[in-house]
Amino acid sequence: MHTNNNPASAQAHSAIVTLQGVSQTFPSRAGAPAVHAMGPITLDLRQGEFFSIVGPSGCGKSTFLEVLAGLTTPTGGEVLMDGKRVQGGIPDGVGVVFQEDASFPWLTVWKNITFGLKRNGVDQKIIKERAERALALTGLTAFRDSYPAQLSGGMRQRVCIARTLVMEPRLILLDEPFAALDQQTRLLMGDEVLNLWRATGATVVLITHALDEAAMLSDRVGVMSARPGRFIEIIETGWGRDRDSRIASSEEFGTLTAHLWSLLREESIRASQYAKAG
Ligand SMILES: Nc1ncnc2c1ncn2[C@@H]1O[C@H](COP(=O)(O)OP(=O)(O)OP(=O)(O)O)[C@@H](O)[C@H]1O
Repeated sequence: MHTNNNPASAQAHSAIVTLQGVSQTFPSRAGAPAVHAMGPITLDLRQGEFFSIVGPSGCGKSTFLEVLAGLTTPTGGEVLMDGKRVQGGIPDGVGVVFQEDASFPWLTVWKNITFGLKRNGVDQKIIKERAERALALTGLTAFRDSYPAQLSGGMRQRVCIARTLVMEPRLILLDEPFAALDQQTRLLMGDEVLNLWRATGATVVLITHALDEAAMLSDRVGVMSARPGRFIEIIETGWGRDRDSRIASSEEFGTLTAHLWSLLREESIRASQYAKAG
């Protein structure tokens, strides 16, 4: 475990995304004061890394992801992907999976997965190849003709992941995708996400409330402060690429999760004091 309080010092690695002084303030509404939700944040996301974000409730994690995805234009600073400014919508090469099950209930698994490619006019042969691969990677091959209502919550989340994978993103943004799942399913899904990460070579950014999930999955864990969210520490886990959920029984894992909790505990207390103060 290695901590780094200066995120900008990660320059030896090539960056897929660079955030320069990015912050977000939501304007006041109906007499309420403006909300400084996040930042300023300066950070390089490295090509091919698995980066998780933990932080107290309401600290600006989802806002961070929305800004990264180009869904919200930051009120300060800028986000660059491959050196180009991200704004006005999800850039090519970026896939987003949200917490809610966003599968289309009226479409089969196959049609859910191929929907985006068809809409983009991708060649039938390529659609078939990519969808078959995404089905295999997410373990859904036998369920291609099922409707979401016939699947468990974990499988429906896999449909959403498969739907993102067929677009062949280089950057995958996951906003608490396993929050609604039970603990065992979450651990298994964690292993699956690691497999996907290895198989695709994509850069993954994951928001999670579960410290064990962040500790197990990540190359780096960014710990956010109470609102306005900034990274108070970025921790290199030092796990190899071949890691899986069995790492959770190691001593280093215990040390890492304890460290994460010691950082988060104080921030969570501060966040709950803000909440009480309104
Ligand atoms: N569109 C908006 N307008 C006004 N305030 C907003 C808006 N979106 C978010 N906020 C506020 O910004 C702050 C950060 O919200 P955000 O959802 O990013 O936090 P979070 O860390 O993802 O929260 P949680 O852990 O509870 O999911 C919160 O105080 C929230 O109420």
